[in-house]
Amino acid sequence: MSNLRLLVPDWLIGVFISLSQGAPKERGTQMSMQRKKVTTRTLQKWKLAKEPIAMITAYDFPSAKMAEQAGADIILVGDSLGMVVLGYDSTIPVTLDDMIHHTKAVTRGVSRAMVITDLPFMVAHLSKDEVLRAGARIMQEARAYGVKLEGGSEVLENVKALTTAGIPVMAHLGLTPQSVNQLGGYLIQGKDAKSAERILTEAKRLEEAGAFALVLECVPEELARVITESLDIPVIGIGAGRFCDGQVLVFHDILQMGGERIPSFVKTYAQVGKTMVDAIQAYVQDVKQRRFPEEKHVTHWSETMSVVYGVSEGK
Ligand SMILES: Nc1nc(=O)c2c([nH]1)NC[C@@H]1CN(c3ccc(C(=O)N[C@@H](CCC(=O)O)C(=O)O)cc3)CN21
Ligand SMILES: CC(C)C(=O)C(=O)O
Ligand SMILES: [Mg+2]
Repeated sequence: MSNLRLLVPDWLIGVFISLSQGAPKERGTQMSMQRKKVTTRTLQKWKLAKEPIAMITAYDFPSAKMAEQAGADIILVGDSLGMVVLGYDSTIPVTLDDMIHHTKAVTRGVSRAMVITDLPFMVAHLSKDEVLRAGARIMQEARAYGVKLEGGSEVLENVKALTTAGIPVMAHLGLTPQSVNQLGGYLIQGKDAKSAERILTEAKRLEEAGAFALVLECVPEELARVITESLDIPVIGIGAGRFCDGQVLVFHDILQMGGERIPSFVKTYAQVGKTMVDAIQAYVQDVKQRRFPEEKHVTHWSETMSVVYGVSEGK
C-alpha cells in the first residue's frame, strides 16, 4: 500500500474509485437517494418541489419491513392498531404502552422511512410534563422519529412544548377518531363554512406552533386544497381528496387484510386477507387428510437407532 501511494497520486486513486462506482450523478439519484433517511427537511423540500409524499401505517416488524421495501416515505404507527390488530371497536382503549410496544417492533424493521407514532387517547391533553414524558418515551424507548397528535387549539400549548423540546410533531385535523364519541361517529368534517373556517385557522395555528406536517382526515377536497395551499408544511390527506402534498392509508385497508368495514376513501390493491385464509385452509385440510407432512418435511433416525428400537425408517 505504501509503495502504491508513492507511485500513484491521490487524485488518480480518486478517479479509479469514481469509475468503479459509476458516475456521481447516477449514484446521487439512484442508490444514495433511496437509502437517505427521510427527515423533516426532506419533506419540506418535497412540498416545495410538489413531489408527493407516500405514507402508510405499520404495526409490527414484518409490516414495517414491507412498507420500507415498497418505498413508503413515512411509516405511521397509528393508534388505528387498536382496531386493526388489537380488535377494539375504536382507538380509545389504546394505551401509551401499546403504542411503544408496537413502535419498537416497527423501528427494528425500518432504516430509510420516517417512523411517526400516534399519541393515544388523552395523552395530548395532559399536562405539559406528561405529554413531554410520553414523547420522550416514544423517541428514546421506541426510537420513533416523532409523534402525531389529534386536535387544534386544545393541544396548541403542548405542540409548542414538544417541538421546543426537540420532539417533532405531526398534527391531525378534520375527522379525529379519538373524539368519535364526542363527534357521534366517523363523519366527514368541514362541510359547512363555519367548520371549514375553523379547521383552516387551526391548521395555521398548528403550523405556527411548530408542527412539521399535518394529517387532514375526511374533509371535502376543496377545503383540503385551500389548507394545502395556505400552509408551508406538508399536508397529508386521508379521505381528503387529490390536492394534498401526500396521502396516508391504513396497511390492512389497502391489502384488504381482515378488515370488515373499509372506509369509502380507501383504494384496495390486493385481497391479501382472502389469500391468507385460503392458504391456512389448505394447511388445515392437508393435516386432516394426512397430506402434510410429506417425506421431504421429515427427519429420520439413523439406521442404528431404528434397528435398536425396532422401527423401520420412514414408516
Ligand atoms: N381500518 C381502519 N382504517 C382507517 O382509515 C381508520 C381506522 N381503521 N381506525 C381509525 C380511524 C377511523 N377512521 C374512519 C373510520 C370510518 C370512516 C367512515 O366510515 N367514513 C364514512 C363517511 C361518513 C360520512 O358520511 O360522513 C365513509 O363512507 O368513508 C372514516 C374514517 C379512519 N381510521
Ligand atoms: C389513519 C391515520 C391517519 C391514523 O391516525 C391512524 O392510523 O391511527
Ligand atoms: Mg390515529
